[in-house]
Amino acid sequence: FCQSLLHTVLPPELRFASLKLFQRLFNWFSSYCFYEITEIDGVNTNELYNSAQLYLSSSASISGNRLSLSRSTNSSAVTFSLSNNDRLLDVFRGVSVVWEHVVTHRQSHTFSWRPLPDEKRGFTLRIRKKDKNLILQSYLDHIMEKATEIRRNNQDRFLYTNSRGGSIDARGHPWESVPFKHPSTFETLAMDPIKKQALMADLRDFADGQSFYQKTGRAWKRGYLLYGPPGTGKSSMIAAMANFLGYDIYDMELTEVHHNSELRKLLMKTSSKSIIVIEDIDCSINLTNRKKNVRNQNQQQHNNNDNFLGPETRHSTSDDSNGSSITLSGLLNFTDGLWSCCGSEKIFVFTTNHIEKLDPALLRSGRMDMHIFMSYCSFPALMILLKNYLGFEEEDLEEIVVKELKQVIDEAKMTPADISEVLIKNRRNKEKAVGQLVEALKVRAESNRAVAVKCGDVDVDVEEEQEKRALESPKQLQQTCEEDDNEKPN
Ligand SMILES: Nc1ncnc2c1ncn2[C@@H]1O[C@H](COP(=O)(O)OP(=O)(O)OP(=O)(O)O)[C@@H](O)[C@H]1O
Ligand SMILES: [Mg+2]
Repeated sequence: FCQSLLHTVLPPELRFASLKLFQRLFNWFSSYCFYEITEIDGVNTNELYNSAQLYLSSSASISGNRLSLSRSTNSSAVTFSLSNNDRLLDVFRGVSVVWEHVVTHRQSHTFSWRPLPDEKRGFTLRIRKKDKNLILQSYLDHIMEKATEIRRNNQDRFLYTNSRGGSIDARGHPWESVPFKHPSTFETLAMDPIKKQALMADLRDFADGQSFYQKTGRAWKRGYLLYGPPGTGKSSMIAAMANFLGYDIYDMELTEVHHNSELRKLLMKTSSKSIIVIEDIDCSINLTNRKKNVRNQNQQQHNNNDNFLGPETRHSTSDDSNGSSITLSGLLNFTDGLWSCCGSEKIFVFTTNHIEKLDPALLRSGRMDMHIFMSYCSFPALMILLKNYLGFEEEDLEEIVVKELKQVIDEAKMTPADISEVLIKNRRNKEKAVGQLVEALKVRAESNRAVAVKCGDVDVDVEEEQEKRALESPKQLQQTCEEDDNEKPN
């Protein structure tokens, strides 16, 4: 009403000044304070907006009459939120406050260096002036705390991918996400129980290690390299890690990233408590400048290897220095440079089928904290699979069967994926499943023996390399654990 009155009575020059004056007078006499919490604060997303939204959507604090309900594709939970331009009342320490969700259309001629959403969203928090000093700070702290708690309790974690390359969406996110629902856990993961326990302890120490990392001046992050033949459970292990720690997963597709700067941007937009994964690291980047360097300086050592990541690429090349392509140095900066610690509590996981193809720079100690060899199925791992798929413990099997399994399992070199296949196929008849498995293992062992005899040592090179590392691996695991034990505060 005042606005239209001013419009008719005053000339345009005076209108703006009068409106401002009127607002000041209104604020002066009003007994309320108003706080605007906008969704986007300058160029960054406003963490307080997200937390307020989460807080207001928790069913405990819901008391409004009009709420919007949503359930995103694949999600198991219904989310409540305040409808646009609607209000709700909240009470904190006996003080009433009012929240309003304000949504306005952005004017199209607003200048911005990046695309902005069509709508401008924000919350307005109204508190009585007399209550302001009493609760404002503690109320905001309470909201942030509650939001963190809701996030932690919420079992819906996310799997992020950078399939859009380096481009960002209207809200400034370069990652696309889907709810993460992989059922793999450490219980279902078939691997050597000692290695498994060591890894779980390592993860637990990491997650509880805030003060340790703070005290020692280290960035709160950890790197794992998983290697081994296809189907031995590398991806399943990443899922198990995420489920164990309750972290989100960022699955980094390196072929979609064209510049080192894009890599940095992606890292900047990952949240803490997350696992950043680069699968098949040996073949996910084609480094043209790398080849050149390898040829020039490292030919004798590593010829015939197109995807080799040469150590000399750590030195800047012309491509590297202007950031026109992804380089090994970019990747290493990404994992352990200054940028790797933006946010905290991050785990980096690289996987590969061919560890021998990786650059020594990537394998050097301190870069990837733990190297984990995922091997062909061993007897203890087989027992886990039999328990998962058929519900059988070792004592449920006949003695002769156990003996046969023990005899052939190592020689058969079957992956957990192959064995799962046999068990799934016959899972309706458990005895038959075990019988078929023994048969399959025997056949595979036999054919392996025949191939070894026929080819001599020719095609065992790769396996020899893997086995050599398999022997080294437990040692590495143990070493890392011992180091950690030494480092750990009492
Ligand atoms: N160690 C394991 N424990 C339980 N299941 C396994 C294990 N390894 C493989 N599997 C089964 O085999 C399937 C394939 O395994 P997974 O994708 O984890 O292998 P991978 O090592 O990542 O293979 P690749 O190198 O081809 O990516 C999984 O769906 C899982 O069911
Ligand atoms: Mg995999």
